[in-house]
Amino acid sequence: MEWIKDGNLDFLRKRKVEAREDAQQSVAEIINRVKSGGDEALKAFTKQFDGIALEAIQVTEDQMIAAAARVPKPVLQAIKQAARNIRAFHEKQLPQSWTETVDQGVVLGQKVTPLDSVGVYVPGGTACYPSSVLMGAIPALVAGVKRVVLVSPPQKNGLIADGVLAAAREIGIHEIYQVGGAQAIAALAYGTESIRPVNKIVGPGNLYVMLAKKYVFGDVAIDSLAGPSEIAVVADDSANPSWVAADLLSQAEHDRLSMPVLVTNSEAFGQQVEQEVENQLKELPREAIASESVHKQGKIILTANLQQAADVINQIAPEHLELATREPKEVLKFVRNAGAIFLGKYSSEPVGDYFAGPNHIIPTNGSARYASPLGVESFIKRSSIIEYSDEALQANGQAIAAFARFEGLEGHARAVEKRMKGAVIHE
Ligand SMILES: NC(=O)c1ccc[n+]([C@@H]2O[C@H](COP(=O)([O-])OP(=O)(O)OC[C@H]3O[C@@H](n4cnc5c(N)ncnc54)[C@H](O)[C@@H]3O)[C@@H](O)[C@H]2O)c1
Ligand SMILES: N[C@H](CO)Cc1c[nH]c[nH+]1
Ligand SMILES: [Zn+2]
Repeated sequence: MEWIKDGNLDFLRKRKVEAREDAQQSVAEIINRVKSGGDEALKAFTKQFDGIALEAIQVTEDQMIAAAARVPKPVLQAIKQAARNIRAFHEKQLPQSWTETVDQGVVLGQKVTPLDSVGVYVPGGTACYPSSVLMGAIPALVAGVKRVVLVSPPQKNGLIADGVLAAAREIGIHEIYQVGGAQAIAALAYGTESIRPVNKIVGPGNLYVMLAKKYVFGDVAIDSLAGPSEIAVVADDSANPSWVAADLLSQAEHDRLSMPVLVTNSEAFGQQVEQEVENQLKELPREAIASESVHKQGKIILTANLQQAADVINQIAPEHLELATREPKEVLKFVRNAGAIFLGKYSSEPVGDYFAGPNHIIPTNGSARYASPLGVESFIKRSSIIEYSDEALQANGQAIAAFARFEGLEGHARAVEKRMKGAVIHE
């Protein structure tokens, strides 16, 4: 891991997605080819990137039932429990429609409506993510979205991973297409012969998926830029170096582009963690991926104190932040930019990835400065309600007309004045 002792955070500029020009170019080409070539292009890219010659793009009900039957019982139980926790957490987020009489004859409010259709991307390039099925689709279902579509790349056996199909079945999702990468995002945005377009695309993925979502944004809505996973741990010398190293590796193993960062006020502690990371790396089945992440993106940032550590965190705006210090809540007071914050030494990051209830689809690449984890609000829109009585219009019409005329919009002024009784004042 690279040590930073002088507070220089230049590495943050280099990791920006804009710096990945080659990937941006191939994503643009893929999207445009799917736009013009439809299903044939989808099949060609699935052959090229996933090595699978697809016969059918949509997964059948029989395939789902067979897949669920192959998933071990304890895993199905874990999926069910996680689904309950995730639903319970997200039900608390559901915004309500409301109207209120705010003045005599003036009723204002907002009407909350779920989106008509959404596409959930479930990653599946180098690992399988049943947990992302739950995290992507449950908030949409809680919001009341009628059409929830899933896309995910096929695995080596030619079908989407069993666990992904089992999780989908568990929560009642039945429209599933076995395509991944930028080509799947293009299909959801623009449609093909097999896939009808959706209003919004959500879900995490690798660099190609993230760039594809960015590319189609505007033609379709997206949630956030939830790309290669990141973790930052703020720890003092009260933390357990072996546990901290394991948590850093938990995110490093997602992707070669994942970023594990330790921010500490103790150089000796940092050295212990660094050593532990190297030791534990050798034991990881996904060593090759994790090792590239650790050695290319991994950082140990030394700060004078924990308040300064929080300042560093606010600049990184990590997807996940663990506060493994004596008084985590004291550090929390200074944290403003982080997607999900784990407090105390037992709140290991994977608790949130799978189980606790809050969403694991979280902005990365610094976008936690302005974006939030996926939630029920990601799947609803608000319409404003305005109702003026005759009396309210008579009382306020003159002010509205004066405002409109000041903007040079005579038509607006007249629309209001037509309804007004008595003298109309033109200036
Ligand atoms: N931020 C979050 O909330 C969050 C949550 C879960 C997972 N993740 C991230 O999701 C990602 C999963 O990645 P993955 O690769 O396993 O699965 P993935 O499904 O995201 O990507 C696989 C697809 O990438 C495309 N691809 C691969 N190489 C390509 C190339 N050279 N050119 C064009 N397209 C190419 C292929 O179409 C392939 O099907 C990881 O980065 C992980 O960290 C993020
Ligand atoms: N850590 C990922 C989000 O960056 C989510 C995940 C799913 N499965 C395991 N981890
Ligand atoms: Zn994870």
